[in-house]
Amino acid sequence: MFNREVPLKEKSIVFIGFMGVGKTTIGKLVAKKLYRDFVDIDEEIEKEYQMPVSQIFSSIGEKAFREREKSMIIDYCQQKLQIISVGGGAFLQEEIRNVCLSSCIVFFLDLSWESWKERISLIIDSRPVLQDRSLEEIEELFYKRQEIYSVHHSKVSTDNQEMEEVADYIVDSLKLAWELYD
Ligand SMILES: Nc1ncnc2c1ncn2[C@@H]1O[C@H](COP(=O)(O)OP(=O)(O)OP(=O)(O)O)[C@@H](O)[C@H]1O
Ligand SMILES: O=C(O)C1=C[C@@H](O)[C@@H](O)[C@H](O)C1
Ligand SMILES: [Mg+2]
Repeated sequence: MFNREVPLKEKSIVFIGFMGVGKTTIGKLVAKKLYRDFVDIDEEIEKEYQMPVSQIFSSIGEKAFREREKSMIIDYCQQKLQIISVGGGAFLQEEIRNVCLSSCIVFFLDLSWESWKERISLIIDSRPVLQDRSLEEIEELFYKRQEIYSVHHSKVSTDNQEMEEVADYIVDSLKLAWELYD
């Protein structure tokens, strides 16, 4: 599954996980610590359409958003040295899973439901997938989505961890892997 034609050190890094686990915030920190470019796919699509994701969903629809999400991720995964945070639903698409897993290093940011629940107020208004769902329905979605995140190269548990701590752990584990395998 791992394409070894590109040295590990040059491979782009992809962050996956449920909405609100910290892909954007931690991805930015890791990029800063490694002096690399950072790209957040949701933010790039928002820039392109000049509107927030929730408005993209209501105006052009989720299907069109998913198509753009796929083409953009494929483009970025073909580049080296990128730090890429994808949207929480990106791994629903098999083609995205395949391209990320074959050409990049995929980190799954894991957070328990109990911890996630405490963060809901920070994200509920800006995530269209969470709108009009009861807490029970969101919990069901949370557990259902764990299956798509189960394919990854490395899992990082973020429960009770400060963002800086998580980012430092990721950078240390990457440096170790580069030393061991390149
Ligand atoms: N380790 C952490 N501890 C406390 N708060 C955190 C942590 N990581 C992220 N947060 C906070 O949780 C919120 C959601 O984080 P973020 O936007 O990075 O999630 P995301 O995974 O990118 O979500 P989405 O998939 O919806 O884009 C932010 O307000 C962020 O500051
Ligand atoms: O989990 C999801 O389906 C989504 C997560 C966000 O990052 C955005 O990509 C969008 O709100 C959809
Ligand atoms: Mg994000």
